[in-house]
Amino acid sequence: MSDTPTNLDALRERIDSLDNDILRLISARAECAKQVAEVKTRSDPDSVFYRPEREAQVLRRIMELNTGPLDSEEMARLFREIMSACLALEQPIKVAYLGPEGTFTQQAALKHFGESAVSLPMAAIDEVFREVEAGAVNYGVVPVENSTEGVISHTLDSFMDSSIRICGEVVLRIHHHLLVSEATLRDKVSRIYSHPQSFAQCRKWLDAHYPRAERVPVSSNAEAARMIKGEWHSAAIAGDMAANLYELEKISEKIEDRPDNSTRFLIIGSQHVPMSGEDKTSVVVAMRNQPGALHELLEPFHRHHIDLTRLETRPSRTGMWNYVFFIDFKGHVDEPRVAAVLEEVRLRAAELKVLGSYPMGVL
Ligand SMILES: O=C(O)C(=O)C[C@]1(C(=O)O)C=C[C@@H](O)C=C1
Repeated sequence: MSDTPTNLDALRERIDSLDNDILRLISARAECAKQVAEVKTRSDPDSVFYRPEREAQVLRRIMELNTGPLDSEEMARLFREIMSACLALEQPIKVAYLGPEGTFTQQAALKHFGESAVSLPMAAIDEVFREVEAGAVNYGVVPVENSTEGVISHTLDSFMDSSIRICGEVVLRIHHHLLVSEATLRDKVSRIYSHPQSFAQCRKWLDAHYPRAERVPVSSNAEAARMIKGEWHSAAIAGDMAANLYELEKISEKIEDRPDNSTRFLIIGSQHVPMSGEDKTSVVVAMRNQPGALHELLEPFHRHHIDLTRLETRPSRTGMWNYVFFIDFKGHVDEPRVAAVLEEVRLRAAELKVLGSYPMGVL
């Protein structure tokens, strides 16, 4: 087909007509969501509107049905936004995240809840926990582990003294860029700002390209991006959101040492999330300090063929030589075999706390 004006006009007419259909269908869907809200409120005035298990099922179904030409993740992202707008019609939700604005955690919050959620930056991980606990926001988003640098212990420790539950997870590919402002003299960069985790994730690249530049650790990548405004000899390592927010230019893109560098974030809240079909559970267990304790703890999981996805040890804050284990595994507490394992573990452990069962990250 040649790109003649007639063909272009005809195709655009077809696009207009398809857009009419899409518009009508999205509106009908939004009407439906409003009715869902009425049903929920009628059945329980304190009902929660956000349903992570249902959202995961909607997105998974779309990805399965999709036959292209858009790829399934792209299609799911579009539906993510439609659902986000539908939920905002039911009840606008507020989400606290580890700020400041422009951090990867904000990007994770947007990826999970879509653009219609109101997201509020907090200065520290404990503040995110506190805001959720106090009911000032509906949910919180905090980083929990990075594929290159490992666990974010502050987040794990925050669960120890909190009644907060995990309602979801989101995994984000982390791409770091070397950013400069309009004031920077590019061949005179002698100082680079970033978060310590980002320095660690780009160590080899920095050693090869800027071995002599001073590396200045700051509290977040977004803060690093803010710092270089007006400093002619400085650059920052940060992601796309910070680059856009502070209108910085990328002089080198994707400088992370490992191409699969990704961070897992948790969605924290107070609700029990029903099964979605593909779920994970997180627990924290304190074992008595005796030989073979770890084996005793893990043996029931092995016997019931439960797939562990993560095991993390943290010193307990109550005794000098006691440790607690954070365990993630596939399955949901409402499944009989998971309930059976947890019952066995409860008998063997000094303490067991279920942090939550939640849908495995879809996007
Ligand atoms: O199914 C529901 O419970 C809805 O509220 C509808 C809907 C959707 O748009 O599909 C919206 C928000 C919920 O988080 C889940 C799904």
